[in-house]
Amino acid sequence: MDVLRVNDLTASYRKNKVLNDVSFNVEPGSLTSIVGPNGAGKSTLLKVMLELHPKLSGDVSFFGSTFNKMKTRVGYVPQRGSVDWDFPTDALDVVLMGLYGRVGWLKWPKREHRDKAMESLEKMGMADYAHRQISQLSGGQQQRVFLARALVQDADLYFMDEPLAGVDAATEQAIMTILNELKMMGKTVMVVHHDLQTVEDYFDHVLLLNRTVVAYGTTGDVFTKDNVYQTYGGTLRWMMEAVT
Ligand SMILES: Nc1ncnc2c1ncn2[C@@H]1O[C@H](COP(=O)(O)OP(=O)(O)OP(=O)(O)O)[C@@H](O)[C@H]1O
Repeated sequence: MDVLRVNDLTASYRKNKVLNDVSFNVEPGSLTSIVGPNGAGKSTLLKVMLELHPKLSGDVSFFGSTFNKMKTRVGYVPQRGSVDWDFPTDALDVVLMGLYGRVGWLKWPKREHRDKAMESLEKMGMADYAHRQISQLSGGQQQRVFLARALVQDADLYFMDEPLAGVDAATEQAIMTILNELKMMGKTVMVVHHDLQTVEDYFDHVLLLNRTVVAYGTTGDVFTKDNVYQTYGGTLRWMMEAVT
């Protein structure tokens, strides 16, 4: 069963081509890290797949169909920095937003929805902060709330943009526990990730991206020194040689 198939995807910001003939076919039930240097197009790839930014050409199919038809089965955790945290709302409401696909936008959430949202906050160790304004949460706590929202959404395919960036070791472990639980439930998860040191420990698949796909496959097969050098170009080789 196809979960996500990307074919010759090309996208740009004005004349600046950012994604060039990107193709890959995600393994169902995999936990994939999307890895590449700053400006490689990782966030753009997520946005184009989710139709938040237009493509120039190519195809993306979700569960053998279009994004529009399958969007309730797709969850997205955006980059923390891209969100307006001053928006006056509390943690519980942010989690409830994850249910709107099911609840329907104009319907008031029912008790069972609130219970589900609370359960999810509890799982992320955030139940005590349910009624705290999101602007008054630390970065790591905001990230936990985002994960709680992804959990209630009960999607089959998740995209997460740097959920581990800038969080402490405890939050990192809490997030990895959830990602592994999602995987054990048979969900497919793709995570933009910057820490090359943890790729092998945390992820079973890796997509090496630098404007185009350098390699996609199991971490064991694909996360090789040569492929990583090729993805990061001379900079990484120079840095690694400088420190060793
Ligand atoms: N809204 C935008 N308008 C114009 N150019 C953009 C926009 N967003 C991104 N870009 C450019 O597109 C390229 C890819 O950016 P993108 O954010 O997708 O990279 P990334 O791999 O996620 O980078 P990072 O690791 O730094 O988050 C960069 O050169 C960036 O400057």
